[in-house]
Amino acid sequence: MDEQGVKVKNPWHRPVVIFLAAVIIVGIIIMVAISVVQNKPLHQKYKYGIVLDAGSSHTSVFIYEWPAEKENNTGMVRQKHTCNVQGKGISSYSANPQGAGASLQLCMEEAKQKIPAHRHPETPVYLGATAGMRLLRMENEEASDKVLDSVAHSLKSYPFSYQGARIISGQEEGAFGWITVNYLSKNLRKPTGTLGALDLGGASTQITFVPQQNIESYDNSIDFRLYGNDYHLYTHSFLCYGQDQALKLSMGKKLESTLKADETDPTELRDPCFHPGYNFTRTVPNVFNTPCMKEMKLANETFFHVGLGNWSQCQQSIRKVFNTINCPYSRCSFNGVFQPSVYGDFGAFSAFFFVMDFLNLTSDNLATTKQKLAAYCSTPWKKIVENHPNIKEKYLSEYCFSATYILTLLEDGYKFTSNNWKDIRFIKKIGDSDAGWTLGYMLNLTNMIPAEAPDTSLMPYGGYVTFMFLFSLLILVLLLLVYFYFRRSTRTAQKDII
Ligand SMILES: Nc1ncnc2c1ncn2[C@@H]1O[C@H](COP(=O)(O)OP(=O)(O)O)[C@@H](O)[C@H]1O
Ligand SMILES: [Ca+2]
Repeated sequence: MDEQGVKVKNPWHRPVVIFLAAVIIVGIIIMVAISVVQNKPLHQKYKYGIVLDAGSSHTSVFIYEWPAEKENNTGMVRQKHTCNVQGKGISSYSANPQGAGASLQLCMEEAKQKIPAHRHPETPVYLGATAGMRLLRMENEEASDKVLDSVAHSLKSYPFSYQGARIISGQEEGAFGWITVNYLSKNLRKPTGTLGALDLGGASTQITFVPQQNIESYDNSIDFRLYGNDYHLYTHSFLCYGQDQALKLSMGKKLESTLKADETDPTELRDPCFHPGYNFTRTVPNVFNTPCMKEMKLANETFFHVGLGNWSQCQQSIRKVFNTINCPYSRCSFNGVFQPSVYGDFGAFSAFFFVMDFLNLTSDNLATTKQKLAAYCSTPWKKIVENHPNIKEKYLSEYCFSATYILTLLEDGYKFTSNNWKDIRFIKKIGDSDAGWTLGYMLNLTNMIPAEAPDTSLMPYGGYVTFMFLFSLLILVLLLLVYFYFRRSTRTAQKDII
């Protein structure tokens, strides 16, 4: 054989091999490019924010954290830690304002431990006071200013970035509660519906939702643009209609009517909202020490608060604190306040949750809820105490009243019915974070919810992983094909040589 006459075919010159090689190279370039875009922030660094919720009954400190590079992405902020300040709310320090600031010390020291020291100077700290301080400001503005000065002075002594201590308005409290629950439920960047917010405190209560009807009163309307979507919210805060103030309103009315019936000062207040066998000596000023009611002068300083345990009579007595006669609009909730029909699902948190959860009433229909509550209210006080030895007696004695108040507020006040009762979800947390106004307040003040939608990752994480896996598989298959093709070509060539 003439060796020179044999030509060994170079497999690299075949068009199919050139094509395969090109596909592999392009594939590798695409994979590298996607990895770079997807994993831009390789090291997760966290930032922190602190909000103090100075409520009428107590103060809580919330610490939030979020990945530094993703602060404008919805759902990235989570609650890292909470601390309950010992003692009562800051409005109870009106006679001793210094005590208000001092009461925050333990929780603020805890915040120093929980947040890495190098982040302290850039960590914002905000204090928002709610209805307890609104009432104190109505009663005695100088005292409320002193209490705020005292907490401000205390907060400035920590290494964080102090951003202010103020009384927030009822509209802010409602709107920020709505932002919190919708941020945590990840409703804000989707076209799906939003969740209404129901917050029950000790001194005020808020209702906030996106209505279907026109909002007839300017005071009840709030507009937001979040992540490129416009929201038109209805909100109202009822001062004096938190559960503690509502109890005072209701007892005040009962004292008044007993006085009218007897014409002598009542020595006994027979109360259907408390358990049979409950008997507690109370002072008259303790009922009327609130700007929510006109003071009633009684000669007797004390009276016996005696329980009857009758749910339907209790509801009758509670209805008297809602004025449903005058309504200057097409429709009202109560006290002449405009309210469109409730619409959509609602998250009911704070005392709505504490009370309904304690009584196991969070998942029944309205009729069953009423039956169960009637049975609970008629249970003798002695038995209630025996069954719950570890619950604070003040809370325990008031659950019958509070739950009856909640049902009356929701049904007679806000006009929920047995049909849409199931749309109310009694919630404490969503994920790791408490439902309440504090998270929404911080998101707003740190500009963490932009009006327009921010840039997103190229694709969601799940999609990214699947894409990378399938692409790698494809490249592997191509490589194998090339390999076998090579082997065959080389063998054929060798055979040709032989
Ligand atoms: N475990 C509990 N059981 C019942 N009620 C509770 C519990 N924990 C807190 N509360 C009540 O929740 C309410 C919280 O209100 P708060 O935020 O202090 O007032 P406001 O929001 O009106 O300023 C208070 O009435 C408090 O007594
Ligand atoms: Ca509150």
